[in-house]
Amino acid sequence: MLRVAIIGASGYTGVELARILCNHPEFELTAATSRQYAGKPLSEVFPNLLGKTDLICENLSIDELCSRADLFFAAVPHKTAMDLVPQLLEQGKKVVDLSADFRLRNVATYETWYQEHSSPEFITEAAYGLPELYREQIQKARLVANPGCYPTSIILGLAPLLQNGLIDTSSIIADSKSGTTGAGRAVSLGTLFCEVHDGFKAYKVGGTHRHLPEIEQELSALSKGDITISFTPHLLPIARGILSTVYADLTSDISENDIRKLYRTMYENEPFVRIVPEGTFPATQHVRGSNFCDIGFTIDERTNRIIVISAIDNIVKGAAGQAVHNMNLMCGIDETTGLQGAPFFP
Ligand SMILES: NC(=O)C1=CN([C@@H]2O[C@H](COP(=O)(O)OP(=O)(O)OC[C@H]3O[C@@H](n4cnc5c(N)ncnc54)[C@H](OP(=O)(O)O)[C@@H]3O)[C@@H](O)[C@H]2O)C=CC1
Ligand SMILES: CC(=O)N[C@@H](CCC(=O)OP(=O)(O)O)C(=O)O
Repeated sequence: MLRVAIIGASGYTGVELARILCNHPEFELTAATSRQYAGKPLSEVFPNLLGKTDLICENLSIDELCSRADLFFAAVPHKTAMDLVPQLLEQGKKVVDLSADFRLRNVATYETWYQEHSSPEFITEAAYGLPELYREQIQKARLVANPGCYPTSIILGLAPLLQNGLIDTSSIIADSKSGTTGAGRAVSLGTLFCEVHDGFKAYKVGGTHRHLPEIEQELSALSKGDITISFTPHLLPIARGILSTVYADLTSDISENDIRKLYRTMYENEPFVRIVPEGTFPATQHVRGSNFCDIGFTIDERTNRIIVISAIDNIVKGAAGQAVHNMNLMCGIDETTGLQGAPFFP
């Protein structure tokens, strides 16, 4: 059994990692850290785990933890992970970092959008953890930078169009909506029930969201040219789920059927991408609790624009599920292990 630890187990991605790992036949969860709940059973912090784990939350002590785990999930906020991850790598451990700290290949770009990087020397070796695009790099990596939730939904939705040069890359508009777990479990005014319930709002409007450079980095790599997009995130009064609606001008008169064939070809061997049937469109309630990214699209003949819709569960395919997928790949086991469950509906 491979021994794994979660750093930041008291957050939303941490508890989702614990839930998946409790049912994983190849990994044993041996440690879970939380400063605020140190000394408390994890199943007391999260009663959904009652009877599934005996682990007690503990304070973070890297040296001590390294004697009890071979692999680490860093599920802590960005700007925090960059100080922890190098210490784990230096002790010969493998790491999947769920934060944004090692996702941007250009250090200056990271420092523009986040802050000064304390361990930029590790950025170049990090594999971007989107298995559909970087499977081989992930298999060889000791550090995987797990993608952001919005980027996962947008990049997978656009990849076949960009790889085949079918859209005007200056025309992309991504309009995304996220459930509130996307903001994490720490108490904040903006995610209080009365601030979110029974309403719907945009935030970080006008090209100011920190996921923009990450999305543009990956879209540019796919199209082999610099891409700038418009991206507006919205906050939905639901717990889990992201729905992205992406618009782009078509540059050829290719038929919808032929585009569908390209999507099917690109994703036919991908266990976690589902192209929904013609005439139907993805919904957050159809991927909830699963590692699927559902994708649907249509051509708006009036404007010659393609409209792509993708849906994920932000804490599974957008975070913990994708992290376990990456860990499976890094460890050379069947990549779907522990992640085969169907979405829960309703
Ligand atoms: N929520 C989501 O949908 C997604 C989140 N992510 C990323 O995953 C990471 C975790 O997110 P999420 O679970 O939502 O965040 P939460 O705020 O819910 O949890 C953060 C966790 O980190 C711990 N933590 C915070 N600061 C420190 C610190 N200085 N040292 C050690 N532990 C610390 C907290 O525990 P305690 O305070 O008890 O120590 C808690 O367990 C973030 O980087 C986030 O950006 C990525 C994709 C999607
Ligand atoms: C609803 C909400 O607040 N979402 C978060 C994104 C969460 C996420 O995936 O981002 P990182 O992994 O890059 O932290 C936000 O807009 O900042």
